[in-house]
Parts: sequence; C-alpha cells; structure tokens
Amino acid sequence: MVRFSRVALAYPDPRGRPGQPVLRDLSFTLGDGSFTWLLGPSGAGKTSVLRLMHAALRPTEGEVEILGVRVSRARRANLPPLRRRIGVVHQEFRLLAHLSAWDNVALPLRLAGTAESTIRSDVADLLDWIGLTGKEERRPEELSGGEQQRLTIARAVVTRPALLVADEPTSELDALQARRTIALLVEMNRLGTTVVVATHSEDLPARHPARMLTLAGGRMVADG
Ligand SMILES: Nc1ncnc2c1ncn2[C@@H]1O[C@H](COP(=O)(O)OP(=O)(O)OP(=O)(O)O)[C@@H](O)[C@H]1O
Repeated sequence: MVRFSRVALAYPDPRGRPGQPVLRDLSFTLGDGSFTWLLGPSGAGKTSVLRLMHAALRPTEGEVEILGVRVSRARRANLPPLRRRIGVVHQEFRLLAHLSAWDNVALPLRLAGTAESTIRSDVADLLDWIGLTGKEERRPEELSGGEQQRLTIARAVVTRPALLVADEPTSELDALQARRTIALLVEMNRLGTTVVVATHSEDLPARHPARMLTLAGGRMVADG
C-alpha cells in the first residue's frame, strides 16, 4: 500500500533553507496490486511525488507510508531495505556507464543474492522482451536513447518489485515500443506489482484505463 496523508514537500533553497512548497496537502491511498496514472503538466510535481514514493525524499509535512513503512518517521537504516522492494524507472535513466546492458539489468539481482542460473534466464528473457537480444555486451553510451530507456525499465522490473514507479517511461520510444513497454508494466501489475506511472501524455492512459491522479501546481486536482 502507498498512503500519503496531508503531504507537503519543499526543496531547500541554495542557502539550505526550506523553499516554497512544490507539493501541498496531498492525501491519497493506492491499494496493493493497483495501477495508477499520475498526470499533470510539466512542473506539476509528478517526479517529486515519485521521489517520495521510492523513499528518495521524506516529506516536509504530513506522512508517507510505503509498503508498511512510515517513511516520514523511519530510521535511516530502514530505508535501504524498503528501497530494494521498489523498482524505479528514472526520467534520466541513471544506467551505470561502465557496465554492459546485461550487467546493468543483472545488477539488482546480484545485489539481492539471486542464484546465477536464475539471473541468466531472467535477464535473457527480459532483454528479449525489450528487443535488446544481440546487444547484451554494449555499454549504455553505445545504445540509442530508446534502447537505454527500455534497459532502465528492464532493470526496474527484473527483481519483480512489490512497487514499481516509472517516470515518463515511454518518452524516448516509438509507438510500437511504447505499447510493448506499457504491456510489460500491465503484465507486472497482473502478477501483483503495484504500479504508478507518471506521464504528461494523454495517449497512455487511453491505452490502459486505470485510476488517474492529476496534479497541477503541486496539488491534486482530480482523482478518478
Ligand atoms: N531538486 C529540486 N530542487 C528544487 N526544486 C525542484 C527540484 N526538483 C524539482 N523542483 C521543482 O519542483 C516543482 C515540481 O517539479 P517536478 O519535477 O516534480 O514536476 P513534474 O511534474 O515531474 O515535471 P516534468 O513533467 O517536467 O518532469 C517544479 O517547480 C520544479 O522546479
């Protein structure tokens, strides 16, 4: 479950003092196994909400509870184990530049101590699904923007996380690849993962109707 209660977030200003809030008075609950679109124009606060959801930040006010952990009050030591249960597709990819495509996807499984034989088959299956078979040994800079984006999605889902948060996961993809990516997220959801996808595109929610939370100016303006 993901629960926001009266959440506000302010980033520090250049002097380290709290700036103006970029999120205000946000309250909602996402049930286990739900699929949610997070919508709103550029600057509305979608990425900031996702950062709270993967415990990269704590709220300035209010309470955020993720997978049973109250992030607002949790001890620092409890956050890394929580983050390992969450798959994140970052808008700016954040692939490891010195690792091959294969090793980027395998890394979360290696960190989790997964058996090498399982890693071999799971990584191969996912690279096949995202159309990167034959490019396993390439480093991220040797891949196109769309290929890198598909790699970040594979890396985020390979551990079958309890919660998956994806920030504009199809921004670099053509129509076919975007459809395949959404199909992968929907399949993950069908298998039990709670999925949240931020986008300013109206096409994606039309393809997979689900709950839509709409932000504007850091506030929730629609939920339906
Ligand atoms: N690290 C930061 N420090 C200070 N302000 C920030 C930071 N990150 C985001 N902001 C501000 O917070 C507000 C919300 O930004 P956010 O990135 O969450 O919006 P968004 O809806 O994801 O936008 P986009 O669709 O363009 O990615 C914006 O005014 C932005 O300038």
